[in-house]
Amino acid sequence: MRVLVVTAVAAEANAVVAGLGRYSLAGVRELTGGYEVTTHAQYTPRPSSVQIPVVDVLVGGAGPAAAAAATATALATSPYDPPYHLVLSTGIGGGFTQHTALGTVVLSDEIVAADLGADTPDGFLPVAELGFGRGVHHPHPELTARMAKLLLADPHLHAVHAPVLTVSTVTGTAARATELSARHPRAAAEAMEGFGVAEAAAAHLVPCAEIRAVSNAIGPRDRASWQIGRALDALRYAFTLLTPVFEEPS
Ligand SMILES: O=C(O)c1cccc(C(=O)CC[C@H]2O[C@@H](n3cnc4c(=O)[nH]cnc43)[C@H](O)[C@@H]2O)c1
Repeated sequence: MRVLVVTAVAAEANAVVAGLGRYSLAGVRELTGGYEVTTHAQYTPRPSSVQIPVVDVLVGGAGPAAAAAATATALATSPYDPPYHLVLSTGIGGGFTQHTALGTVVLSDEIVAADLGADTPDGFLPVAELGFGRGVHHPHPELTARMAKLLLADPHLHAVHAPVLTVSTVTGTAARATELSARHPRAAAEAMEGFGVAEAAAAHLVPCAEIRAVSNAIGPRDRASWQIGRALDALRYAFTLLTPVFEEPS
């Protein structure tokens, strides 16, 4: 399988690469805009008819627009057809604490553009209800079922399979956290890139999913309580568990 993993920052990409274990750096592809894709491949001897699993990692920047632009560029310039078999948006994220303790890994069952729409006197109207676009991506059911099986069954990881929200503004007040929880009662995490990555993947007909390791609770900002190291370690560990999926024939 060829997989593209998109993170916002280098620390997240480093955690992913550390989790890939016996995959080694096999090349760097420069994109426009200063982005680069690093290719990691697993060269266990295998018959020539069997594809080498490849995981490309892209630091795409923060926010849905940067993530969409970087992902679309990587997809459009891939030397392969199809460009990838799977795109994963990943990194740290804010947790809806009723579902998610710090260090929890959330695998998306929906990727939701939670602030894409219109504010009205009667509340928020999602973009789909306005009639000009989509606000939810549903990750590929079979691929996510395989990933969920590996992540949720592991005794050393706390993982959940739930919606992940994409926001352009980090939720920093109790009122906003309450509003988002009411609109998305099953949501387990929010981050700032997933929907942008999913839009780019959909434009290229490539399945997409999102994986977030919870570093902080959403709501009033308390930077001292963020556990970024713990979240990055959970992310690294999650990628050690996912390698069998990458090694399946595409
Ligand atoms: O300061 C560091 O060491 C550090 C290490 C890894 C990542 C970061 C980031 O700032 C990542 C930014 C990225 O994280 C997502 N994020 C994290 N918490 C939230 C949240 O509560 N609400 C929304 N997004 C969150 C987001 O995707 C950012 O792009 C720093």
